[in-house]
Amino acid sequence: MNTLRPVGADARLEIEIRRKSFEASRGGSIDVLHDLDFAVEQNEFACLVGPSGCGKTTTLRLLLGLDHDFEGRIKLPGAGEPRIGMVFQEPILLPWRTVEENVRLALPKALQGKNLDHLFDALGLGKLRAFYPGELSLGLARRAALARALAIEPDLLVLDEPFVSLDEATAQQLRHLLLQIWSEHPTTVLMVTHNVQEAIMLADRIFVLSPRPSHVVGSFLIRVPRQSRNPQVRSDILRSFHERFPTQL
Ligand SMILES: Nc1ncnc2c1ncn2[C@@H]1O[C@H](COP(=O)(O)OP(=O)(O)OP(=O)(O)O)[C@@H](O)[C@H]1O
Repeated sequence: MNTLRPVGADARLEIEIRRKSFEASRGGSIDVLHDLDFAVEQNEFACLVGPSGCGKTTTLRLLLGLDHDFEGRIKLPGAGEPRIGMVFQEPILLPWRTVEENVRLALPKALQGKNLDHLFDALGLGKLRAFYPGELSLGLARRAALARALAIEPDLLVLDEPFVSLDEATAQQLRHLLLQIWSEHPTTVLMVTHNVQEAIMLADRIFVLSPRPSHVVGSFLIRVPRQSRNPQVRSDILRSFHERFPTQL
């Protein structure tokens, strides 16, 4: 039995997964998540890190309602029908629609006709609104996917490795763009990443997961304001992260 229910507008995201398993191809079942509990405060930027295959994407799929087969409870932020923006590793844009059409198709009724100039400009997509996804590099397609996720003014932004397999300069540029837009319009963010340095640049809090069956080993709060996280400060934070979680990743 599971429940997936939205609560009041100022609520936080609460994940309490008692058990999630998959049927193994050779019979029996594989326990992936076991007593996985954490909460993300309203407008907090949280990252989820953990060993490969521990169940990070599975956790996101459960909270997005893409998989209902689990024991536990997930409380989403936002009132009524919460708006959830999501960006996956694959940008998943409709190839026969322009960038702007892809973004507009995602808009809820209340935001139809919204002026998107500022968002497109902020993401460097101003001149590419009429382009088709096939005409974009991976970096630009990721920008379009971010635009689509942010345009809906989400109560919750869910990101699954959105900067993976980009060259470092492009990834860094996108991280800065995301932070800039998020600081103008803060929302609750849960992002999966393999990259602890990326998490240290972006997050208020990092949740560290154990190997399968996965639970939260600990949460790492970063109190230093983002604008003060220069390379030296980030490397100090990274050192204390590794001191606290020496074997997890
Ligand atoms: N539909 C499925 N059927 C069976 N097993 C699955 C299914 N989806 C995921 N798994 C298994 O569940 C485990 C967790 O997968 P998941 O993709 O959530 O891990 P992850 O932490 O996101 O991995 P990575 O860091 O490598 O992206 C893996 O062992 C995976 O093989």
